[in-house]
Amino acid sequence: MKELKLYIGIMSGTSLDGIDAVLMATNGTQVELKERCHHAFATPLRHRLLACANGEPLSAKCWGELDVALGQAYAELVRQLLHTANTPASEVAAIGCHGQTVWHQPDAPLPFSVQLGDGHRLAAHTNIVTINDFRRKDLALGGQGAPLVPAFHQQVLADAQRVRVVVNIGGIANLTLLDPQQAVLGFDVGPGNMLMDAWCQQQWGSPFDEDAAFGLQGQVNQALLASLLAEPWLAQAPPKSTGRELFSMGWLVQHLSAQAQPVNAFDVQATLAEFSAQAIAEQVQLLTISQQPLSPQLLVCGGGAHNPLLMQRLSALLPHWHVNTTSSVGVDADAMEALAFAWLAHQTLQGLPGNLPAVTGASRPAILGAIHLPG
Ligand SMILES: Nc1ncnc2c1ncn2[C@@H]1O[C@H](COP(=O)(O)OP(=O)(O)OP(=O)(O)O)[C@@H](O)[C@H]1O
Ligand SMILES: CC(=O)N[C@H]1[C@@H]2OC[C@@H](O2)[C@@H](O)[C@@H]1O[C@H](C)C(=O)O
Repeated sequence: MKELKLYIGIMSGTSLDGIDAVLMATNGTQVELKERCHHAFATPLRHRLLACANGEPLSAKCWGELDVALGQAYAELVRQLLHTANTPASEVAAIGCHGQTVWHQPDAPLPFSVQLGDGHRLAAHTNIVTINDFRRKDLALGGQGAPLVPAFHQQVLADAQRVRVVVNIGGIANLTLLDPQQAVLGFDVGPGNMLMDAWCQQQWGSPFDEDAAFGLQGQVNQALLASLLAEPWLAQAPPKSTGRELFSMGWLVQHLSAQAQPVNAFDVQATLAEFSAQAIAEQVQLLTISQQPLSPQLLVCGGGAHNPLLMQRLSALLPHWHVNTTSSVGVDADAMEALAFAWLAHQTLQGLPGNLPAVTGASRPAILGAIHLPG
């Protein structure tokens, strides 16, 4: 058995809610979560990131400042994590930092994906080898650069006796098919919480619909739901990935404006939850899966696992699947993505690939990321 080493994973995702960090031990095969912490973005930083991710014009000055502000916030959270875990930085082999996606256009004539958060600063301020910029090698090889977590899902959740689908419901939802009889599949499904969050913020000034308090007061509007589900991107075949560039508030407003009758705000909230649940369920039903001794499981992770309306609707829409969270099978649903980037850092330091070409569409497996040495 290879020795386990400590790694830190940092994730700040498309919800723009804040930063998740984990301390974990791994040898590539075994993964043990040691500590985790979360830092909510301060409102001004969140607003600047939202403006950037919504495509508002941004000066190079502002861009550079955001990069540094994020690098500082990541370094501060690493200090807090190590303090809580009572672990010196010298014991940590590396940090895997996703960074903050501010623009992702994998299908454009000049495809790119930008994650901000100064890796040099993170390495220098923590004194730990830091790996970031995980997506651009895959893009350079013709891939989407996303999703990257399916390889990690395979590592920690594949089961020889049953089919499992892991669904991460963050800002965007993505799924991974783990079927003992076939290669891993994975792709982005569409909005997870992103539109629900945006609507909730606009209507009630809350960053998200906590415990579906607003959505549960509304009724699904079938005409609006049909209009949302008709988005052509949803029916596109993988490899595919998406983000705020498509599923923006502007996109939602277009659909609302096209309705014959105005839709009440609570009903919009309920319809957006139903939209996310149906878009996921539809893709799960389209998967070709093998017969296994144990029945298939749908394992949810990401913040959407805390939304009771989403979880109820997924169970109802997928009656032949056992719907639960990844925490129920031993992988903390709130830590999954940060764990994945800690594991990806380990892959990179070992000279092992991090991407799955069958998922991202890249021409080959590749060692991902840019390595920043602290010295
Ligand atoms: N109690 C709750 N009730 C409803 N929704 C919740 C609850 N807790 C978290 N969420 C949702 O989860 C979101 C955060 O999810 P998560 O941290 O997985 O996103 P992310 O990492 O930014 O996304 P991505 O996977 O797209 O990168 C919040 O914005 C909110 O919409
Ligand atoms: C470009 C980008 O940041 N994409 C995120 C986003 O959030 C969920 C989904 O869209 C996924 O494709 C990806 O994140 C995870 C960590 C991934 O790469 O697997």
